Amino acid sequence: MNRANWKRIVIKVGSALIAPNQQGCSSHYLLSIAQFIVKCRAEGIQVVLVSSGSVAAGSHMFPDQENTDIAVKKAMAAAGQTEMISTWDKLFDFPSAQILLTHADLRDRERYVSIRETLFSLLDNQILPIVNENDTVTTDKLKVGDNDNLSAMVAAAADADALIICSDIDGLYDKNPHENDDAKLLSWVENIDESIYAMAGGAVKGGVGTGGMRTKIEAAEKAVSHGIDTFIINGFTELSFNMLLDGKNPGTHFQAYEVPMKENVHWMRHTSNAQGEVIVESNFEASLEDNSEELTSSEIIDVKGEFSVGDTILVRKDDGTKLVKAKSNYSSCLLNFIAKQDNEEFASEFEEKTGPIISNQHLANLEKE
Ligand SMILES: Nc1ncnc2c1ncn2[C@@H]1O[C@H](COP(=O)(O)OP(=O)(O)O)[C@@H](O)[C@H]1O
Ligand SMILES: N[C@@H](CCC(=O)OP(=O)(O)O)C(=O)O
Repeated sequence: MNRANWKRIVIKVGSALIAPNQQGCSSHYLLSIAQFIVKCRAEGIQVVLVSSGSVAAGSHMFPDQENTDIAVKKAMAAAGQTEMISTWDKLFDFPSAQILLTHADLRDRERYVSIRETLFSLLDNQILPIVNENDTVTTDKLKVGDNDNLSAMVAAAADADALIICSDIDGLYDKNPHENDDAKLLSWVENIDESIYAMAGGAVKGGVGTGGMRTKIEAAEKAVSHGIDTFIINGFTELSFNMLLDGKNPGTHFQAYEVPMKENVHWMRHTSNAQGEVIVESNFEASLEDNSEELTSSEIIDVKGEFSVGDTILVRKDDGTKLVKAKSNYSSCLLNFIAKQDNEEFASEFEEKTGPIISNQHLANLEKE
């Protein structure tokens, strides 16, 4: 690992570190993480913290522990967030700022740019941003759902050099070590493929974590393609942080792409959600191969879902093959109208005047990664 290049890092802290007794908030394990943050900042490295634990922190305030209704969990998150933030804040002698996000914020390009600007402004003023998902307002459609993926999206938004995921285990093992005594720790992952995902199991049943190793690998995949070196480390032990400070890898290191994706293409591929689909003839695939990436209405077979100008759409073939995610310059309504025109001359004149259906500056080729 090349720690000398770190200018900005994101540290993600899992619930088990905040609530080692499954509920409430303890500074016991947070102390060595806070010291690590202080030492990084003293070296001029900017730090963003993504902290889980609001649900676990708030759960003791709800005596009916049997009721784990989603509304009760949201209330636990709202109540626990204050306690969690104040526990962190007490560990630092510099100011911190709370940022609560949902996927709906991150997948909206304008809000995403605003999040980036806020992060940069806080960091430029030596304030520590502490990010969590805004669990109170999320629904299935709006949420990221786990803070591993959230931390990768934040690391991309912050243009971080490294993402450090602090968990309750030493890193990624070749199988779940809680179920297999012979599981072996992987210290280095160069390529994230299906064989890596196959190693991952879920979170401990009845524990406070969400997602287990699978969401950490998803996070690593998002981060490394943005050029962000990603580490899963054991946050229970101070040794992990001392090793990182010494430039050593204490857990699993996922190697960053040497040539990262362009920022807007990465956002399109890994953060934005397709609001609708456009089903196209196979010949559009050929234009992807020769990099012209021009989509004309005569190639459109069907338009699915409702989307507005500027929304992200998925372009796929009739057989289901996903080709590109792209920003649509047409609403679904207009695209439906133009694609159903029998008069091809009218359609092509219309497109000529109105401009291309998708912008190739805002396009992520799903085949070519
Ligand atoms: N292949 C694996 N290697 C390591 N841990 C694994 C693996 N598969 C499943 N796990 C589980 O993932 C857990 C960590 O994820 P999680 O409980 O979500 O923690 P966190 O709160 O840190 O996000 C581990 O404690 C372990 O039980
Ligand atoms: N937003 C939730 C955290 C969800 C989550 O991903 O938890 P974890 O797997 O412990 O990182 C909370 O604050 O409790």
